[in-house]
Amino acid sequence: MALKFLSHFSNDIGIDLGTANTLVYLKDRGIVLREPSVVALDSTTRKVRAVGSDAKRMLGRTPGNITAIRPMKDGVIADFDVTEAMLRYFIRKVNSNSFRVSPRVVIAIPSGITEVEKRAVKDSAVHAGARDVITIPEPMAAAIGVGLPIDEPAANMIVDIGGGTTEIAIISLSGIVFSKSIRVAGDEIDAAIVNYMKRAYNLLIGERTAEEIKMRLGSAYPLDEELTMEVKGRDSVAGLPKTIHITSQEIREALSDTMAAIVDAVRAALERCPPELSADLVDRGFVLAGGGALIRGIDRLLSEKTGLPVTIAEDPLSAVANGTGAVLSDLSWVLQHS
Ligand SMILES: Nc1ncnc2c1ncn2[C@@H]1O[C@H](COP(=O)(O)OP(=O)(O)OP(=O)(O)O)[C@@H](O)[C@H]1O
Repeated sequence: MALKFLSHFSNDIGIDLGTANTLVYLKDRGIVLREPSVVALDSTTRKVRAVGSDAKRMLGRTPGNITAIRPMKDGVIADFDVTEAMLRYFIRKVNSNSFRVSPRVVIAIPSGITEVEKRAVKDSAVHAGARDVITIPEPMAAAIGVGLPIDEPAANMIVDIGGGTTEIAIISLSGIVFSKSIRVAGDEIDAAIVNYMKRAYNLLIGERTAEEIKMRLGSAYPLDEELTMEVKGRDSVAGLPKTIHITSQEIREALSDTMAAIVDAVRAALERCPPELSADLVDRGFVLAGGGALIRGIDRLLSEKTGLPVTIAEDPLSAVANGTGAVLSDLSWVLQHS
């Protein structure tokens, strides 16, 4: 009876602690929070001034007394204290009803992080009010979230192109057979756009503008109808505000090195795949998840370079969070791996 009572009021939480975005999944309700992993701090007192979207709006626009930072940049925890403050803020935001029991939390973390960092994430969640904390590698959560039959004795391959890292994993019988993580993903693409603008037009732009260009024009493969866009920034020579027009062709050219790095990593993973599983992939192909899967034509490029069928997840930005939600509902994956 007591157990039934507890499960009825269960407020278990799944968290995709991403370098670009944090998503929170509430058991029985689905994704209830989706915010950028950004924190604005008072530069002198280090007090948190804003978290999430409010803080992201401040990136590159802060006066001297405020710093907006991304505590998880590059797929590792660059700042433990700030990551903890951010996690606490998000957990409290979705778990505001103080009459509820402390939540059990499943957190998806980049597969490249160290044991020490993993411990730090767990501790942060406990400090933030969690009862039990279970961590799960991001690509495993993504594979579960997109509905791959990971428990079958067959190859399930996922390529998750996030903000800080691209994670590639081949999974069979609910275990990771091979995984590879490279620090080339959305942030590197944004940086390539910033560099291109400077080189080609002497135009200085911030990372938010670069991200907007990527979303509106970014492509990995020639488009049926090429696109154009107006971009504003500061002329690096004259020092004054300036407006230019750019095309999707030139942005594709600017992104070619980063795309090549992602293609190389996927090919390297395929070369390490055991032969029986390679044979499975010929028909099953692989699934793209993460925000980077939304770059136009990236599926076509990867399919052409690997000779395999490539599918884009239905909702690539939610794949990892949905995976944590599935783990919350069926803890058998955890039992097998704890
Ligand atoms: N429509 C789009 N086109 C291209 N890129 C996009 C689009 N939407 C989002 N992105 C990019 O996807 C990235 C964020 O993806 P996602 O939320 O999956 O990453 P994350 O999980 O936070 O990062 P990581 O997996 O490295 O921890 C950002 O770089 C963002 O700019």
